[in-house]
Parts: sequence; C-alpha cells; structure tokens
Amino acid sequence: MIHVIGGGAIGMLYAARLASQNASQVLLAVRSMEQASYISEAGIRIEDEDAGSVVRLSSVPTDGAYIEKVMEQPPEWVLITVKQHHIQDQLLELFRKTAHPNSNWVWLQNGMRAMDVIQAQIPGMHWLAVTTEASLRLGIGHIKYTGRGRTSIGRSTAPLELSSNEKSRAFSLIEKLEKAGLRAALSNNIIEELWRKLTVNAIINPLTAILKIRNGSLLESDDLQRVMKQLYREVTAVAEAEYIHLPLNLWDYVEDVCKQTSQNYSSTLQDLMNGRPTELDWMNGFIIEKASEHGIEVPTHQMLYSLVKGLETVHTKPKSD
Ligand SMILES: NC(=O)C1=CN([C@@H]2O[C@H](COP(=O)(O)OP(=O)(O)OC[C@H]3O[C@@H](n4cnc5c(N)ncnc54)[C@H](OP(=O)(O)O)[C@@H]3O)[C@@H](O)[C@H]2O)C=CC1
Ligand SMILES: CC(C)(CO)C(=O)C(=O)O
Repeated sequence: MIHVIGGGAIGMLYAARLASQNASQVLLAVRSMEQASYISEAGIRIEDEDAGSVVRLSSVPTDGAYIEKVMEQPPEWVLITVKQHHIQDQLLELFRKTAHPNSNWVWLQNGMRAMDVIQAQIPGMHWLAVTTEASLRLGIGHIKYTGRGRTSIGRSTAPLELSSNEKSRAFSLIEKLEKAGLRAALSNNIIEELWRKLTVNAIINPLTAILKIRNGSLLESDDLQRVMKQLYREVTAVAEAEYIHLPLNLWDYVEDVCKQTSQNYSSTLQDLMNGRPTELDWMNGFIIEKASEHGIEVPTHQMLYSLVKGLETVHTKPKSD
C-alpha cells in the first residue's frame, strides 16, 4: 500500500499516476474533507501535453479517518508531498501516531532542512527524494502535468553504501513509479543531489520572485547574470565548507534549467502572487544558516532573502481596507 500525503500539484500527480496502475493500493491523504470527498467521487483529472484523463482513487482527510485507514492496513510507503512550511507539529504528530516499523517515508520537498530530529521521532526507514517533475494544480481534483522529469531517491545516510535490504526496498518503489510512467532512480548520494537542486532554486527563485519575471528572462541580461554568478559563488563556497562535492559544470546546469523552464514562473513567484508563504527559509535561508556556522559571508543571499521575506509579509498581510 502506498499513501501520498498532500493533495497539491505534486501529490495529485504521484497519486494519480500510481493509482492508474493499481488504484486499490493507493490512498491520497489531503487536508480538507471537501477535497477528499471530491477526489473519492470524481477522481483526479490530469491534463497532459496532448490529452486529458481521469484516474479514480480513494482519498481521506489527514485526521481520524486517515488513522483508521492506517490501522486497517499499514502502508509500505508514505510519500510526503506537502510544502516545507506544512511540515510542523500537527502533521508530525500524525506521523508519530501512524508510524509502523516497516514503513518507508519519502520526503519530496524542494529546499533543505536538517532531517535528523524529525527522522528520529518517526519509526521506519526515511528516504529523501529530488524530483524534476513539474505539475500545476488547477483545482481540487485537477492538475496539469507541465514537465516530465525524474525522481531520485536515496537514504539520508548516503554516501554510505546501501544495504541489500535498503536497495531492494528502494527498487520496489522505483519499479512502481516506473510502471506508472514516472521516471525514477536510486541515488547513492542524495544529499549532493539536494545541494544541486538547492543551488538552482537559491539562484532562480528569489531573483524571479523579486523581479516578477519568467525563469528564461534571467538569461537575457548581463547584469542579472552577474548577480546570478555572485549567488553561485557564495552557495558553492558554503557547499565546499560542508564537504559537499558539487559538479564543476553546475553553473551550466543552472543555465540549462533557466532555458528548459524558460516559460515558467518559479514556485516562489507563484507563492507570492497567490499570497502564500514561500519555501525560501529552506532555500536561501538554509544557505545563510550554514554559512554562519562556517563563518562565511553570503551577502547576496542575505539581501535577496530579506527582500523576498519582506514581500511575503506584504503579500500575505491581511488587508484592512
Ligand atoms: N509543483 C511542482 O512542479 C514541484 C514541486 N516540488 C516541491 O514539492 C513540494 C510540494 O509542492 P506542490 O505540490 O507544488 O505544493 P502544493 O501547495 O500544490 O501542495 C501542497 C499540498 O499539501 C497540502 N497539505 C498541507 N498541510 C497538510 C496536512 N496537514 N494534511 C494534508 N495535506 C496538507 C496542501 O493542502 P491545502 O491545499 O489544503 O493547503 C496542499 O494541497 C514542495 O516542496 C515543492 O517545492 C518539487 C518539484 C516540482
Ligand atoms: C526548477 C524551478 C526553478 C522551476 O521553476 C523550480 O524548482 C521552482 O520554481 O521551484
């Protein structure tokens, strides 16, 4: 049994894809009763490049109803697809209550946080994932699959060699994802992959959010490229201090992502435009925290972080008039 926690863009994509292979083995746990009832009755509609389809599956809210489902049949896999700021006491308490020693927890967020405390509190095996899949939520049971990507899964203890038990567990999920049409692979160094994605996000996301431009526009100006390169130098210095070996051509990858997602509005810009909190605390905020531990100056990250957090406050502030 696979449980997907969070009925957003990514959660609905994984749940619907997996359910298209074996609906009886997938449960989507969402925040509201309204969304759970809608999906259980009408399914999830996915708009693809050229067609649309509806996938039927079960959904419950993450409350007593979810706990009952876990009691009936504990899941082998729990894919956590909520945003970073959703991972807080209430949800962690639910995970503690429903945890089973044989469960596998897959954390699928963009950005970084120290996972040790969370993992120590929740029995089972914990996995980290990095995904380049792209999905947009159009309604409570409706998504657009905006870009085919790949999901890397690895143990947070990597780069230590995985045991044969760990490998066979990982391959059982990878096989299910691949059968469902989602490309997936086992990573022997997921922390390094997370730092690569972090580097991309910590450059593209704050700049596009402040300037209110699409990702591709970052490459149209030499001035913006200079700021991007400064952000790059700062983040790679922090990675080095953390003994993270980033590829030498990572700058090319940052440019590639700008090109490949040239028409996208970054998730941070979308969050601001919709008056939602951003994930910047776990992107540039994480880099600033690590830099400070090593006594490294990251003034450009600090400036952009403050500007985005300022915009976040202004955009999410309740209006009095
Ligand atoms: N979308 C994308 O293309 C990509 C996203 N990611 C990362 O994946 C993660 C998820 O992103 P995305 O799907 O876009 O985000 P969304 O905001 O679309 O989805 C998050 C979902 O989590 C739900 N949620 C929050 N708290 C709870 C709770 N206690 N119980 C149940 N559900 C809850 C929210 O419910 P509600 O709607 O009720 O608030 C929301 O539906 C993020 O870290 C993002 O950075 C990574 C790569 C690509
Ligand atoms: C890769 C990128 C920058 C695509 O928009 C992204 O991950 C995001 O917007 O959060």
